[in-house]
Amino acid sequence: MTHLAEYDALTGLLNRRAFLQKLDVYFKYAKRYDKQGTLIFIDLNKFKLINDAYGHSTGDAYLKFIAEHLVKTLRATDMIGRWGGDEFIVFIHEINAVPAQKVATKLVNSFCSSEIRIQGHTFTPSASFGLSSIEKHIQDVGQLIHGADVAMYTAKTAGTCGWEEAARK
Ligand SMILES: Nc1nc2c(ncn2[C@@H]2O[C@H](COP(=O)(O)OP(=O)(O)OP(=O)(O)O)[C@@H](O)[C@H]2O)c(=O)[nH]1
Repeated sequence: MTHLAEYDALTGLLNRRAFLQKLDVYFKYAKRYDKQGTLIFIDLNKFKLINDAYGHSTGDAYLKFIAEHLVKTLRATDMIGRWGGDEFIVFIHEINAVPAQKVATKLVNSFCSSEIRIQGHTFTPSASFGLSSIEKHIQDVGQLIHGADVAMYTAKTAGTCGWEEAARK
């Protein structure tokens, strides 16, 4: 029962609700004990075209592949969730904005340079990444998520597979 309540049925990642609960606990801990952490918001680029061209089952398989890729590429200590639809969310403990950029670059490189085959079709995955780190001026989880979301949209307007980070103070 707990498993079903916490995990996304398609990808096996944490669902949005469970991710938010865990993030909220860690955020409070980080604020109290002056710890670091970075949130990464990920939105696939032009995913709708995959569904439209190859069908929902290929779209589902693609989403599963992305989830597995995130799990393989990141560390077991990182928190990975499906935000909904073609959006994913990652939280990395104990890093600030500068090393987080390296993680984002690693994700971008591993996503965008590979050709994958799903159900007989070849794809080059593409996604937009938005980063937001716990800093003094970030007072709650909502602000952290908002920063990552805005940064992700900035990345998306570039129209390529890439990352942007929230404004730092
Ligand atoms: N196969 C499948 N498709 C889904 C699922 N959840 C959402 N979608 C589809 O994901 C698509 C998301 O479309 P958009 O939000 O326009 O995203 P996009 O095509 O990546 O567009 P950009 O983000 O602007 O590049 C929609 O067609 C949804 O129907 C799912 O669980 N499985």
